[in-house]
Amino acid sequence: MAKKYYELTPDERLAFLNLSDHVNAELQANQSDNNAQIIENYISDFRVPMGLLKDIIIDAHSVNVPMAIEEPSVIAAANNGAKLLNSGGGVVVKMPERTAMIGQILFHGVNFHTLNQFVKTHQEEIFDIAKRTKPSIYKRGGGLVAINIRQISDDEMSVDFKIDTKDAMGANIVNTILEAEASLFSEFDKHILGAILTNYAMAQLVTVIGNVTFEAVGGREIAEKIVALNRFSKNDSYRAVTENKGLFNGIGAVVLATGNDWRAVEASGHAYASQNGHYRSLTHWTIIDEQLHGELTLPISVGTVGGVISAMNQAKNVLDIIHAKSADELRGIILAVGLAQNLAALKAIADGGIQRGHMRMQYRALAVQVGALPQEVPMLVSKLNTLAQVDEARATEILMEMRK
Ligand SMILES: CC(C)(COP(=O)([O-])OP(=O)([O-])OC[C@H]1O[C@@H](n2cnc3c(N)ncnc32)[C@H](O)[C@@H]1OP(=O)([O-])[O-])[C@@H](O)C(=O)NCCC(=O)NCCSC(=O)C[C@@](C)(O)CC(=O)[O-]
Ligand SMILES: NC(=O)C1=CN([C@@H]2O[C@H](COP(=O)(O)OP(=O)(O)OC[C@H]3O[C@@H](n4cnc5c(N)ncnc54)[C@H](O)[C@@H]3O)[C@@H](O)[C@H]2O)C=CC1
Repeated sequence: MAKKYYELTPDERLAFLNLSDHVNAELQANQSDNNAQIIENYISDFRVPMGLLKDIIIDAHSVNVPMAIEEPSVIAAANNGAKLLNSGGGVVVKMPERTAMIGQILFHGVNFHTLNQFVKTHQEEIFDIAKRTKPSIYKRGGGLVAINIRQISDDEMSVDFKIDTKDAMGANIVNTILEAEASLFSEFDKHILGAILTNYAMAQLVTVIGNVTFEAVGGREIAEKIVALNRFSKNDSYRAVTENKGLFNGIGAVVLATGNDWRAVEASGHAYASQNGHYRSLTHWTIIDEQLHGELTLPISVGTVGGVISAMNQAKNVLDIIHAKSADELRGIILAVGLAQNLAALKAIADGGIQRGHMRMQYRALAVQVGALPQEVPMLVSKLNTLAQVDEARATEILMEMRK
């Protein structure tokens, strides 16, 4: 019997696609035996460039942070923002004493008081089941911390389990515990819709704070414009989405480089941005004591172990560079990069426009796109920098002139 597609080797899967020899060879050159084990129907690795945010001061320590991202100018901007924040003493991190993931057992067609009573009278069993299901997390000082019932509508309830997953992101840990807990609620069987973690990481709300002198951003006028731009994003969702996209340029790049689940981080962040029923920017910039003062609070669940982190050397190498000793430390670092990223973008917009800095960096990618060889890129970029209008056709034209 013919093998199913997922039973084939990566090379056999590629053969199905009838690719040109050149494309086939490139995909094969980017294969990794390790990564072939991690996802399904694996054909090749998709490489994303990784660069470094060199030195951001976080809680009085200088940290180097690798960032994996395809977009030019993001890493330059992160370095720029970090330099500005460092000039004010760096970023300070604040977080709850004990961070935790939340898991839900979802009920419908049930009375709040009946369910509440059940949970109250079964506390001991509930904690016992968690302990028996995941002893490894208890060994590390984690485990079930609290249970809470939320009434969602007249007949919809969520029993929320707050679980400390220590240095793991914890999705699997939480789901395993929840599914075991669900069996205790067997008398409500026909009312249970499912048992699953929530990615809304409200028990992992982390805040970062930084101050920047007026001088560092180019004067009081620019600082005031940064504050006004940020206030605009509190009132206008169109602008808020763009500002948050810029924030996630930094956050997403570190989350990806550390092998963490960026969909979880983004979903949680965007939900928090609309917690008052109106989507707004996540950072908050004000002027305090004659300085620009920035704050960012975000519910963020990431890990330094577990998931695929421990199975992917790329991620382990990045965590080695960052030197994060715990998932909590990593949370602070990721948010600090976000704050720096946001500051650089707002400063660029307030001070002459985003295109000046962004396009200078984008020209390198444009040069590659029009076929420039690595040794031709610097000259082509410097020629493009002198032009008022640049597009693909103009870049190609100049490259051809250079080659004459
Ligand atoms: C692009 C810059 C940094 C130029 O910045 P600049 O001030 O024109 O140039 P500079 O040469 O004076 O550089 C200032 C600092 O930037 C860093 N820097 C400068 N060049 C490099 C480089 N090659 N590699 C690494 N780091 C670099 C570096 O820290 C440097 O300090 P130095 O070390 O020289 O003392 C600035 O204009 C900037 O920060 N722009 C923001 C760019 C940005 O946010 N890009 C993301 C794409 S746009 C977007 O997606 C989101 C957005 C913007 O729409 C969000 C929003 O609307 O809020
Ligand atoms: N909705 C979502 O976000 C979902 C995400 N996932 C995926 O789940 C994965 C993450 O699940 P996890 O439970 O984190 O991974 P996991 O299943 O690998 O669990 C973590 C493991 O690490 C061990 N460990 C070693 N040292 C530890 C320490 N210091 N602290 C804590 N644990 C330690 C634990 O005992 C545990 O066995 C990610 O790949 C994520 O993408 C899975 C389901 C749903």
